[in-house]
Amino acid sequence: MPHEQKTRDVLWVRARIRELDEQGYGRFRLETGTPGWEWAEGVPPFEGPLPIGEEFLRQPAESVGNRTYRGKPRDVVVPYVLPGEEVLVRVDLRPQKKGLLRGWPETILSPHDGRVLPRCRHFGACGGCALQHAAYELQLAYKEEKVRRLLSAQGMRDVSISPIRGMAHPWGYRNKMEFTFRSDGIPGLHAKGTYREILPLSECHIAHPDIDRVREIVGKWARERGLPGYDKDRHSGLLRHLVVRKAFATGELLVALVATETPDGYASSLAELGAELRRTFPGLRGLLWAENRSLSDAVQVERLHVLEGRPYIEELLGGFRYRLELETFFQTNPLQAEVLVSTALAYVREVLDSSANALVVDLYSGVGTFTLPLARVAERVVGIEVVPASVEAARRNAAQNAVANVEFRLADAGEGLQRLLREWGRAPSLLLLDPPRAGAGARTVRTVIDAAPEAVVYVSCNPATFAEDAARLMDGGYALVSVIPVDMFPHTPHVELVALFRRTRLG
Ligand SMILES: C[S@@+](CC[C@H](N)C(=O)[O-])C[C@H]1O[C@@H](n2cnc3c(N)ncnc32)[C@H](O)[C@@H]1O
Repeated sequence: MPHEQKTRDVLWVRARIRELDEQGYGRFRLETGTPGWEWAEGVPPFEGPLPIGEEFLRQPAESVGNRTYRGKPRDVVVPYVLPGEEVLVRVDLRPQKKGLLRGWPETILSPHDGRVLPRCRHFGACGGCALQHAAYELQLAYKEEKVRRLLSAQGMRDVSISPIRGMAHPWGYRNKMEFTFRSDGIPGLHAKGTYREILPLSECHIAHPDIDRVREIVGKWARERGLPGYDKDRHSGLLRHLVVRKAFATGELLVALVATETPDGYASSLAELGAELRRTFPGLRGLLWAENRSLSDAVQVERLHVLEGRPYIEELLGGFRYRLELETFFQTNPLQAEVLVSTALAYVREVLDSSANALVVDLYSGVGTFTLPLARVAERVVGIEVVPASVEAARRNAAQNAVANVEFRLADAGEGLQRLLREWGRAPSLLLLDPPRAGAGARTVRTVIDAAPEAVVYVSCNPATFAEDAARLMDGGYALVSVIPVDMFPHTPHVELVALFRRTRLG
């Protein structure tokens, strides 16, 4: 957003926030004829780092000149506000996507009772959290309401939605972080709304404290030795990413530097880093160096060097042991992953208790987070997953945990399921699916309906696409019995859920 925004593009209005949308932004309707104010000159930058804390609550509005909004009625999207709050909003009158306007909260005139001071000093500037200004109970209520609203929008108004399962201590919950080095060697996170700017961090409260401490130690080490961070415009510099994984149950820690060269020229510096990390973290199991010369911004490994220890850590989840390498997918909030798995398993038990010889399918099985626990309650389980590395990890996890009655197939969910049904010649007793954010989609849901399992347990990380798939399942003869939202990502607008469907007729 340019600093020299024209005065006529900006209007200050008093607004009452109607609701929080799916991204956690406040919304209000700017009606034609709304009175407002404009700036005399020099409109300040539209989105700087947010002045947080009391300053944010009290900052006086310095505006002059009355002006009325003459445009057509539009929804204005405003970050860091809460429903019901009266807010002095600076509105950018240039329409954005979907005809929405963007607003910035200058002063909160009547704070919500649930407004709290954000814990993190980077809140507002960092792209990681969006809801730290709301008390945790309020965040949970918002997420529960979001699930209710999205289901209602698909015509499901009478669904039984249980209270959301939140965290007792909603901080330090992430077991993996990928920091990006700035060209001055400081590891940080992407600034809000941009992939170009990296915010130098001095704290992160959603990462496990050990991970945050590693960030500090590695940042200091890189700066003291003058090791340059990667500059993506020039495609020069050494250090690209710092990836840290922490196993909560075993305490093990894996640290990886992603860089543009081999580690050969940095042996003594790296030995010092290794020694310091070992001194600080008894759980350190591996220090890795990953070469990545590609132009892509993502963490990629062209060649992996194990500088110290081994290239993986082990974690326990649902009573099973998992091996996590640098790139292995794993649930990022391990405490709530336990809740997610046990919630799904409780549904599965409700259905399978009465059936002998249960055949179960786990669609989108990943590394087997649900497949292995399912094997405890079913005769036979087949996981279907499209990413080869995840299938490989899942097979190894099954072997390591001596789970013999599971099989993992590398296939697209819908195609793999069709093939399985042709082989089995009978309907599975139950099908569990945990698709990515895009949902399963019409074709795969049709295959699920044709497979005619007695029940479907749907684990979703996106209630909007879940609601669409749920409507399809209901059209196909399934009843949505109940939904349990689970908070996997406190302080963000994301919400997951587990739902149980039962077949009432053949679709
Ligand atoms: C939300 S994750 C579920 C992971 C799994 N439940 C676990 O915890 O390990 C979705 C998974 O679906 C996989 N996936 C994405 N598209 C797929 C497709 N078309 N067919 C099969 N698997 C797919 C992804 O690779 C990912 O592992």
